[in-house]
Parts: sequence; C-alpha cells; structure tokens
Amino acid sequence: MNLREKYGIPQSAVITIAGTVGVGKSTMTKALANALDFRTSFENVDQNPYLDRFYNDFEKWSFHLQIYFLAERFKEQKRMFEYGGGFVQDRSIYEDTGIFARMHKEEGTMDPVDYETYTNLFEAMVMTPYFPHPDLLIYLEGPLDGIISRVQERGRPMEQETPISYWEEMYGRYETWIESFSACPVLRLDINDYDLIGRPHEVESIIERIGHLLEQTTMLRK
Ligand SMILES: Nc1ncnc2c1ncn2[C@@H]1O[C@H](COP(=O)(O)OP(=O)(O)O)[C@@H](O)[C@H]1O
Ligand SMILES: Nc1ncnc2c1ncn2[C@H]1C[C@H](O)[C@@H](COP(=O)(O)O)O1
Repeated sequence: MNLREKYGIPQSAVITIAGTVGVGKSTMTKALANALDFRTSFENVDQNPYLDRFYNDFEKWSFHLQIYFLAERFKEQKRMFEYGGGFVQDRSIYEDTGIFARMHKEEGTMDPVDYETYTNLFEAMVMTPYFPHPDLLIYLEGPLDGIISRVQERGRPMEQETPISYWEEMYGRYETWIESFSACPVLRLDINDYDLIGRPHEVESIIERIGHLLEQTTMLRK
C-alpha cells in the first residue's frame, strides 16, 4: 500500500501549496507529489518573459506580468482538470490577486485602472462556480529572516537585488491574507517543524495530516 492509499487521499485530489517567496513551496510540491505519486504543476520562473523586466521596473511591467501569470495558471488549471486531478500545485492562483496584484496597486506600482481590468478578468475567470477550487491549500509559514536567507541562497539575481522591504511587505500581507482565506480547506505548516531536505521521511507525517483534514472536510460536506 502506498502513502496515498494508507492515509485515504483520493486519487483525484488537487493540493495547492501557498506561501511567500522562498518559504519552500517548490520543495514541498516535489516531495509530496513524489510520495503520493501525483503530478506536479510548477510556476515556470526561468521561462517567464516578464519576470526580470518586472523586477527592474515594477510600474512598467506589473500589469503584463499579472496577465501572463493568470494565463499560465489558467492553462495549468485546465490541464489538472483534463487529467482528473491527482496534482500538487506550486502556488495557488489566489495569491496572484490576493497578494501580488493588490500589493502593487496599494504600493503605487500598478496603475489603478490596470488593476481594475486585471481583477475583473480574474473574477470572471476564477471566482465562478465553473472553476473547481483545490481540495486543500497547504500554507507554509515561518520566521522572515530564515525565509530571506533561503531567497538569498537560492540565488535568483532579480530576487537577491530586490530590497528587503519588498519581502517584509509581502510577508505581512501573507499573514493577513491567510486569516481570511476561505476558498478551500487550509492546512498550516510551520517550516521549522519539518525538514524535507535533511529528513525526507518526514513527508509521511505531513501526508497523515492531509489525510485527516480531507477526511474531516468530506464528512462535513455529507
Ligand atoms: N527544509 C529546508 N531546509 C533548508 N533549505 C530549504 C528547505 N526547504 C527548502 N529549502 C531551500 O530554500 C530555497 C527556497 O525553497 P523553494 O522550495 O524554492 O521555495 P519557494 O518555491 O517557496 O520559493 C531553495 O533553495 C530550497 O532548496
Ligand atoms: N502574481 C505574481 N506577481 C508578481 N510576482 C510573482 C507573482 N507570482 C510569482 N511571482 C514571482 C515571485 C518570485 O520571484 C517568482 C516565483 O515565486 P516562488 O515563490 O519562488 O515560487 O515569481
């Protein structure tokens, strides 16, 4: 019996991983997908034609980047649907609007009219009964200084050159955002409570918690 069967996780489940830049979403996505024998849906950072330009000039490229991410995530959503689920997704679509677009609009680096156009499009595409929400959102959290060290060590120059204040602002917004997030059930994990690189077997206890939570939410729906 594999871990998915052992903990009663449906073959069709879609699990999305959320959290600030550098917190460990991609690492978690790989580990969970591997242990559950699920497919992965990653953000393709290296192939993103706007990301470098965006970090060099937020005001100029905010709108273009958000539209690009929306199109990419929607394509991924379609792919997950076509396979009938069984996916772990690196970052949820909800963070694009709830964290990034909103932050840039409120910080004055996204034009308010562009923001309005973007959110209208987002709501028309995503906030409808036709858009299947994930079965579970895993929210990764931990101390900011450790997360910033991970960003620095990972070594994407555009992120290394970005002022710490940007990551601080984002971090605070994530803390507020998760408190009111309600599109699907949430499992919060503190990154100091596991280490998927140093102690990879710890993925099992995370899968056990996922199984319990999915079981509870299925019972509540009955
Ligand atoms: N448990 C861990 N201990 C130490 N470093 C980690 C751990 N998990 C992830 N990292 C490292 O932190 C960096 C950011 O992780 P990543 O999974 O890419 O985060 P995200 O996808 O959230 O941006 C990567 O260099 C990764 O290898
Ligand atoms: N919607 C977004 N707006 C701006 N920047 C974004 C958005 N989604 C992701 N990003 C950036 C943040 C990081 O530099 C990379 C990848 O994020 P990561 O958390 O490392 O997966 O893209």
